[in-house]
Amino acid sequence: MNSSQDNLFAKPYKQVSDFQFDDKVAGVFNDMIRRSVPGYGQIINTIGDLAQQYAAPNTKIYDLGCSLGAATLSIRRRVEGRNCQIVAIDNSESMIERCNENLAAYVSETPVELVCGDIRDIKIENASLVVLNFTMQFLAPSDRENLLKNIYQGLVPGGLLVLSEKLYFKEDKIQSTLDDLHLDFKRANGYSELEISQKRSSLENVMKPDTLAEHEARIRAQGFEQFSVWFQCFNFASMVAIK
Ligand SMILES: Nc1ncnc2c1ncn2[C@@H]1O[C@H](C[S@+](CC[C@H]([NH3+])C(=O)[O-])CC(=O)[O-])[C@@H](O)[C@H]1O
Ligand SMILES: O=C(O)C(=O)Cc1ccccc1
Repeated sequence: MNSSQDNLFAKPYKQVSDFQFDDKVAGVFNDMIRRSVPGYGQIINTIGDLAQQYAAPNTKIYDLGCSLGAATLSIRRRVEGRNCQIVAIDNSESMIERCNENLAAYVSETPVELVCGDIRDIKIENASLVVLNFTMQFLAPSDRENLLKNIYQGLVPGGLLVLSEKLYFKEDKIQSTLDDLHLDFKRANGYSELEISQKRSSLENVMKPDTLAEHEARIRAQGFEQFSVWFQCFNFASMVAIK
């Protein structure tokens, strides 16, 4: 997978523009997400383990907001021989182009339908697994419930949703403590104070994290039978919900 070093926010900008998944970001994304999201590698591997457990024969698996295809690749290796189809969707053309190259680098009998489109517009059907790995946080808060409704109605009984998100905490000391731990994680991964603060401004209007309680309530309200956090490091978590 392409791995140029992320130095997009290294030089000072007079005005930092809103974060976009454009060609520049796509070109460094693998490095950016690994140095920015604690536990990302483990989450990707575990999505493969969950696919092995949940991918049912003759069903579809959706990777919504697939970026460079890391989750799709992890899933595809673990579901061979089940006549599953993976649908991987992203609305960034640059991501989709690179994702296509990444998928083509490995042989597989499991077809991947790669779609350049908006995850709010597609119909989910006959799904045994739906993955939203750090994607829902980029939707307008008002669009999140509809997306979950669409996912719930498209899952087969017993199907699994994996939802990974950056979290916000209502309790101010918890919020600042976990946020500080995340900043230390970024520093330890070589990001400067300038890179950290400029990226933060760039994300401010674009990424709106919910609290864990908001996620759980919204998921349960759709009818999901069971819900749990299976991973958390600082203010990043991954949840599972079973229909
Ligand atoms: N409405 C939308 N429709 C389609 N795609 C969208 C939309 N909004 C944002 N995206 C896409 O969602 C992805 C979010 S990154 C996912 C990482 C990946 N899941 C991974 O496991 O590596 C997470 C992050 O950058 O923190 C980007 O590629 C956007 O183009
Ligand atoms: O970098 C951050 O501060 C984040 O919150 C995570 C992230 C990772 C990659 C793209 C956008 C946000």
